[in-house]
Amino acid sequence: MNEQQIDLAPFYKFAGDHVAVGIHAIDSKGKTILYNRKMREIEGFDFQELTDRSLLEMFRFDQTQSTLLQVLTSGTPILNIKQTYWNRKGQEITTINDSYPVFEGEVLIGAIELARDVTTLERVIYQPLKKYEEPITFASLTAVSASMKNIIARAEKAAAAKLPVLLVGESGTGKELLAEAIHSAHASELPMHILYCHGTDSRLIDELDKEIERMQHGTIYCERIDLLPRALQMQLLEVVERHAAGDCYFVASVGDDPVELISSNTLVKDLYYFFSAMTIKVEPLRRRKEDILPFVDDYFSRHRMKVGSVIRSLSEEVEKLFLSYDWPGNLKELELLLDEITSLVTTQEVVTASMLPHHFKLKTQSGSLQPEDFLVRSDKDLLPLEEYLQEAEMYYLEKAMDLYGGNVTKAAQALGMSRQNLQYRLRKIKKNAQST
Ligand SMILES: Nc1ncnc2c1ncn2[C@@H]1O[C@H](COP(=O)(O)OP(=O)(O)OP(=O)(O)O)[C@@H](O)[C@H]1O
Repeated sequence: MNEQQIDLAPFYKFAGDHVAVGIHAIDSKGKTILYNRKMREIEGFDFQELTDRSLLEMFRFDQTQSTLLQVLTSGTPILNIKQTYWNRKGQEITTINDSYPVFEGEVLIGAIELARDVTTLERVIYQPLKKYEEPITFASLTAVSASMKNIIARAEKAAAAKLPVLLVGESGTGKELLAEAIHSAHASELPMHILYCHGTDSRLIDELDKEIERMQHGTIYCERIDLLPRALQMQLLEVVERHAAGDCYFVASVGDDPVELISSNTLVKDLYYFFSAMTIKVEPLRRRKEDILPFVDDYFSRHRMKVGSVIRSLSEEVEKLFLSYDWPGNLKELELLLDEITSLVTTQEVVTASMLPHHFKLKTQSGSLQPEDFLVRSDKDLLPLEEYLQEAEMYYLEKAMDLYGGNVTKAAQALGMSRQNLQYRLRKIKKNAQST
C-alpha cells in the first residue's frame, strides 16, 4: 500500500503523541500550532493548564521560544543546543534541541523544535562524586545556616542507626549530596546505587531489582520517587520490601511535602512508610540565604585548586544580587551559574556584574514579571488589570519587534498600527523600564 491510498494523518498524530522527543512547532507568525505530549512533560504542564497554553504562549520569552523565533527570522537551523532549566513544576530538565525552519516550496511557513530529554543521562554524568573527585562526606557540604546544620546532625544519626531516610526538598537543594554523605558515614567502602526515577519504563525497576541482588550490601538511593507513575511506585515498593531483610541500606527523596503528595495521589502511601523511618526536610536556598556566600567561597576555592584559577570573590553588587534573588533551582542553579561564570574568567579575581550571563541579568531585573504571572490560577493573587495590560502590551510589542528583527515599519504593519504609534509606545516602555 502506498502513501496515496492511505491517509497518514492519524498515524503521524499517534506518532507525535507517543514519540519520546518533545515537538513544538510555530507558524510564520510565531503562534504555536503543534505541542506534543512529550513537550508538555518536559515543560511540566498539567493537562488542565493546556487550555491556557495560548495565553501563556503569548507571554513566553524563554529560550525555547526565542530559538524558534530566531530560526523563523533567519531561516537557518540551530542544532544541538543543550540547555538545563527548571520547568513549571520546578523539576530540573536538560534537553538537547534542534530547531529547523519549515518551508513549503520556497516559502517559509514556520519553525519546529525537536527536544531530546537527556535529564537522566545528564544526572549520571553530573554526579557530585565525579565532580568533587573525592567521596562526599558531611564535611563536603556547605552548612552555615542553622537549618543545614540541623539537617546534617539528623542525617548523621540516621546513618549511624542505619535508619531508612526520606529526604524532602525542592530540586537542587542538595538531597543527592546528602544521600552520598549518609552513605559515606554508613559504609563508604560499600557500593552505592542511584535510581533516577525520571521515566515511565518499568524496566527501570527490574534493573534496580537485579542491581540489589548483585550488590547484596551497600546503599540504594531512589531519587525523586514522586516522579514515578503510581504503577512503577507499586513495583518499586514490592522490590524494596522483598530486599528489606537483606543488607542494603535504603534512602529516597521526594520533591514536595509527602503528606500533600499522598493526598494528591502522587505518592503511594506505603512507599512513603517504607522509606520514612526518618524524614529530613531540606529547606530551599531562599529560606537559608546564609548558605549562599559560603557556598560561593567553597566553590571558588575548589575551582582554584582544580584548575589553578585566581578567582576569589564576588563584587559587593553581585553579592547583593545573589542575596536578593530567590534561586528557584536552589544550589544547583547557583552552581551552574558559577560554572558558566568561571568558564569565561581567566585573569580576574573578582566577579563583577558585567560578567554575569545575560539570562541571569534578565531574571534578576527588579519588577520583571514572569510568564506564569499572567496565568489566572486559584492559588495565586490576580494582577491589577492596569498592570496586566501594561505588561501584556510590553511583551507583545517586544515580541513583535523580535519577530521582525527590530524593523519598526514591518512590525507596525503586522500590528495594524502606524509606525509613529508603535514608536511612541516603544519609547514609553523604555522610559518605564528605566524608571523602575
Ligand atoms: N550543601 C551543599 N553544599 C555543597 N554543594 C551543594 C550543597 N547542596 C547542593 N549542592 C550542589 O548542588 C548540586 C545539586 O545538588 P543535588 O543534586 O544533591 O540536588 P537534589 O536535591 O538531589 O536535586 P533533585 O531533586 O533535582 O535531584 C550538587 O551538584 C551540589 O554540588
